[in-house]
Amino acid sequence: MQGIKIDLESVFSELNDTKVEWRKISREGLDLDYSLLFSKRIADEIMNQLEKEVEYYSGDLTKVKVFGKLHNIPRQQVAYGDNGLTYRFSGVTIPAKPWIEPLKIIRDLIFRLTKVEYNFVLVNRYRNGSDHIGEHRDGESDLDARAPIASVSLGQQRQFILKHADCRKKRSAKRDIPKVTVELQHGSLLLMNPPTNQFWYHSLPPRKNANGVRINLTFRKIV
Ligand SMILES: O=C(O)CCC(=O)C(=O)O
Ligand SMILES: [Fe+2]
Repeated sequence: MQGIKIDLESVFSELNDTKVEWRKISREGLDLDYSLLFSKRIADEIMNQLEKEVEYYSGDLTKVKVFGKLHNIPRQQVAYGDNGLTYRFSGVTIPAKPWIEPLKIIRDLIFRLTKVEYNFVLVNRYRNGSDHIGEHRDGESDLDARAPIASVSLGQQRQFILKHADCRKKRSAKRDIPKVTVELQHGSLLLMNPPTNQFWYHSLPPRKNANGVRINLTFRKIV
């Protein structure tokens, strides 16, 4: 079948700002905005196009360093961004590839909603329900602390779990702050606003019964 090209104008016209409905999720030190931004039709088109055009890292860039040892990451990953940008993640430095059209389109659309000029996007691809990302905060030192991280989800719906730094581990919990679970739907946008990343850890745990492919894009502003 001939691939469907995403037409920027048609995406924008379906998304005149007044129609975007946000759900605010707030807790102590946590501030999220969630929206089911794309219709199924548009989300399917974006997903198809990303599946064709995104080229994931191979070799050493598929590994992370944990306590000095390299491990395979349990998902596929690649970064795109402005010329020369790199991003440090779990002991490896990730060079950004030059922007490709579908990622530029989404970047520009999110700019219209947030007025943030994102210069970098990390693409994570979860091949099945076993692929996951462990509890972490996003590397504050390289990131503009005032800009939200904008997370676009496509494909298999998965649970995104946030835990406050004071009660990550049950045994050593200093306080009793319930975790927050967000269902990340196909075509959704989640804004993680400051100071969320300072106080809350997030993860996407394995889900054996959610076995389809999922692509996540986290747009970031690197300084
Ligand atoms: O896949 C997701 O929804 C989250 C990815 C993430 O947390 C990250 O790349 O830092
Ligand atoms: Fe993250």
